[in-house]
Order: sequence, then C-alpha cells, then structure tokens
Amino acid sequence: MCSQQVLNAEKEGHLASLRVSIQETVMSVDFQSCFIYMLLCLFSIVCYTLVFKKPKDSRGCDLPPSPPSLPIIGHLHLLLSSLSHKSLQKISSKYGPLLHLRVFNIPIILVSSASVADEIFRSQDVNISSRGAAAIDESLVFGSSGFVYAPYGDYWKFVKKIIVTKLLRPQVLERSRGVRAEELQRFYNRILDKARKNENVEIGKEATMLMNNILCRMSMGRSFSEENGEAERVRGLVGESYALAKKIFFASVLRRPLKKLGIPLFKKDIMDVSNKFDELLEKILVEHKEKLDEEHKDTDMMDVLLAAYADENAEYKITRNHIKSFFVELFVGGTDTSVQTTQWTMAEIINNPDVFERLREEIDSVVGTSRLIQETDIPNLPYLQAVVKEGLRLHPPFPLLTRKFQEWCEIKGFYIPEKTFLVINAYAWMRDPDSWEEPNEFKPDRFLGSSRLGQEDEREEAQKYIPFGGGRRGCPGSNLASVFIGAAIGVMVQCFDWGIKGDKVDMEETFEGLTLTMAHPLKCTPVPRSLSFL
Ligand code: HEM
Repeated sequence: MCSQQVLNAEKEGHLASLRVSIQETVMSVDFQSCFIYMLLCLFSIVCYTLVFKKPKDSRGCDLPPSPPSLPIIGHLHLLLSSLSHKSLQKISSKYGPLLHLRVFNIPIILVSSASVADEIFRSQDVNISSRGAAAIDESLVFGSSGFVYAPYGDYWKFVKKIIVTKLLRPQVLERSRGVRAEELQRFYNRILDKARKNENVEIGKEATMLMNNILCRMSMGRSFSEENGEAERVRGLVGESYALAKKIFFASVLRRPLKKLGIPLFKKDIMDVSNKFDELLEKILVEHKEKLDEEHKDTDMMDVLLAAYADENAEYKITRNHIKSFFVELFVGGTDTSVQTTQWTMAEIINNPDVFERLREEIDSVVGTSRLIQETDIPNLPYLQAVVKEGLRLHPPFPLLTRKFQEWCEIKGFYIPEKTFLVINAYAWMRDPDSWEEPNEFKPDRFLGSSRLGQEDEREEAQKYIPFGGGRRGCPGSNLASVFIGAAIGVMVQCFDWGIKGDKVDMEETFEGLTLTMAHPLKCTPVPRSLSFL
C-alpha cells in the first residue's frame, strides 16, 4: 500500500468514527427532545385535566369548570381557610363565576357573580329553598327541629307565617316601637355614662346588649336579666354557637358518609352548647307558661308557639324542641348579624370623617338638636340609610350563603346534579368590579338615586345587593334590622364625637365563626356633644 492509500484509509477511518459519533449524538439529541416532548405532552394533559377540562357527571353532561384540587380532599382546604370568602373570591376571579368544587366526593357549586346568582334565584328558587340536612338532629343549635335547616315544607311555612305575622307585621312593629325606643335610650345612656367617666366603649359589646334586649323583648316579652348574670350567660352561649359554625357546616356537608362510617363529627362540642341552651330555655318556657295562664294573654311569639304546642288541632303539631330551637336561632342569627353591621359601619364612618360630617349635618337638619333620634326619623334620613347599606355591602355578616339543589337543573348551559350543595359568595358578588365602581371603597353615595351610575332600576340594584340573601329563604328580618342598626348608628353620630388610638381603625377581617367580624374589635372614646338634651 502506497503512502497515499494509507492516508486515505486513515481518513476513511476518521470519517467513519466521526459518522458514528455524530449518529450517536443525533440519537441522543433525538432521545432527549423526544423525552422533553413526552414530558410536555404529559404536563399538558395533566394541566388540561386539572384546569381546563370540564368534569362530566355520570350522564356525560358538562359540569361547570373545576379549579385544581388536592387528591382525596378535593377543595376542602379552600373552605377551611380562615378567610374562606377571600380564597373562594380569588379562585373565582381566576377560573370563573360558576365553578364546580368537591369536598371528598361531595359536590358543591360555587357562585360569585350577580348574573349567575340572579339566574339561579329566578329560575331555581324552590329548587334551592332548602339548606341540606342539619349536622346533629337533636341539637337545638341549627339542628333538625330548627327553622334555619328546616326543609322547605310544612314546618318552615308554619314558622315563617308566625315570624311574619307575630314579629314583623307593620301593626306588630308599631306596637313594639316603645320597646325599641326604650332600649335605644338605654344604649345612649350607657355610652354617655362611659363618656362622662372618660372610658372606652367597645361598640360590639354595647350593640350586642341593644340588639339582644330588643329581640328578646319583642319575641318573648322579656329581656335577660343583667343583674343575675342571665344576659351574660346568653351572650356567652351565642358566642360559643358562632365558634361552632364551621364545625356545624362541615358536619352537615359530610353528614351522610360520616353517618355510614358511624362517626358523629363534632357531636360532643355541639351538644354541650345545645344542652346549656336547653336548660336556660326550659326555665323561661315554664315561667312564660305560668304568666300566660295567669294573664290569659296571647301576644308575643313565645305565647303563640306555646299555644300551638298545647293545641291538639294546631295547623302544625310542634314539639318543645321546636320552640327552643326557634329562640336559639333567633338569638344566634338575629343578634350578631346586626351587631357586626353596626360595628363595621361605625368603623367605616370613623375612617371617613367627611361621611361622619355629612351624616351629622343630615341628622341635625332633620331631627334637630333638642331630642334623640328615633327610628321613625329614618325614612327621612336618606344618607343614613345609604351609609348602613354601604356598610352591609362591604361587610356582609354572612359572606357565604349555603343552599342545596334538590333536583338536577341546568345553569348557564351547565348541568347541576341533584343534591349538590350551593355556596353563593355574597362577599365577592358585592365587590364584583363588573357591577360596582371602586368596589372596595366606602362610598354611600352610590345608593343615593341621583348619583347612581346609568340610573339602574331597582331590580338591577337588588340583583347586585344581597347581604340578606335572596328568594323565599332570604332573611325575613331585613327591614327590622336596617331600622335598629340605622337608629344605633344615628345615636352614636348625633350625640358623640369619637376618638381612636392611631389615625385609622384597623379593618382586618376574621371569619372564624358564623359571621364576618373585625379581627380587632372597635374600641373608641366617646366625647359628648353639647346638645340641649345631654
Ligand atoms: C344586619 C342584620 C342581618 C343580616 C345581614 C341578615 C342576613 C341573613 C342572611 C344572609 C340569611 C340567609 C338568607 C339566604 O339563605 O338567602 C338570613 C336568614 C335569616 N335571618 Fe337574617 N339577617 C339579619 C338580621 C336578622 C334579624 C334581626 C332577624 C330576626 C328577626 C333575622 C332572622 C333570620 C331568619 C329567621 C333567617 C332564616 C330564614 C330561612 O331560612 O327561611 N335576621 N339572614
């Protein structure tokens, strides 16, 4: 072989090894990209399944979209978070106003916009007129003899009729006006007393006494005595019931599977509070019955319920537990809602001095400075009404409303299976930027006709505003509550200037119990104005 041939052979050999190494490199590059490609595919499938794919029900119809969930527990963590209304609001602004969630295998529909909720209230009012089963049947606190968890049926209709005719009918409200005026005067006296002693006032505590006394005197003709500690005991029990709220909610949602497994979730905690209420109310019922027998009266709600209990031919045969549950729910549901609204609204007023000044000017010009404001003044005080409405819009005591679909239905083209829980995020709904201008700002003017954007009609406004819920299970006490909250705010603005620690009231929220409350309860120092009746 000549030297040229040797050279060529070497070259060939190099080229061959180069080819092999290039081939190997290409193969390895192909394999890597193929691997990356496969990973991307897998990732996309997971994303699609978790985020975009609409879950299907057993009939193969589309359920509303569902945000990513955790294995086994589903979306439980969102509902358990301490500010669940906010975590749900965040999820809805990302994934849409109508979502399908699950807690274990229990389906929940989450609604966060006015248009979707309005469609549900309009087309499904009867279908969603039950809240599901009570957590613990025998409990007086939201148990199955109560009104709040009563299915839409004969018992619910019977009690609703009593509430409307014996507590809230205009003639009855007129008769009980004296009671509210007396309690308002006592509320004012207590604040004045503290102002003169230069003491702080805890607005929530004062408002609790006011609202509790009003509701008790209106419904059972007496208030709980402050002297023998009875009132403090009731306030304590109401507080304990609030603390149980989340437990009651989960025990009620998970009731069926847990029952099958024989797990009585939170039963001991719930029954402890229920038993204490039972003891207290049994005593009151006995006293009331004796008084009724002596005086042959038939006026307040307790009289009517006791009469129905004793009447063999009553329209609905009620038990003693029905009566006790009714009062427990009235104290628990009616008091704190009004107390929290008073507290939040007062905090907003203090943080907005221009609102305070305008409110005082309105009260001075309508009521004058020679007498205390009364609830009969409220229809003539549109700005005060707007302030209370705005307080309720920003701080609804019940940020989440819960119901249950009894039958399957279709909403916005999606299939909703029967027995699905419905959670309406009233908080998100009333801060929806598509419905409200500057939704997070305290602007009572938005409720004054002349400045309403585009002059929306009343129906449109009602559609956007749901602190009292909606449909036939909406709050029956809304008008009464607005009146006594308005009167309480009116007294505080008419008669006192208010000092606070620091420049602004801390508006941090907490939602550990039944209602949305201030994480730092409002404490401030009243300074009496120089008014002729002070
Ligand atoms: C600011 C005060 C109040 C607020 C924000 C409020 C809010 C609510 C809300 C959101 C509901 C549930 C509605 C739904 O599911 O759609 C409700 C139910 C109820 N409220 Fe009120 N409430 C207040 C005061 C009162 C008062 C003073 C009473 C008593 C007279 C009362 C009695 C009731 C009753 C009995 C229910 C149950 C209705 C049913 O299940 O059919 N509320 N309330």
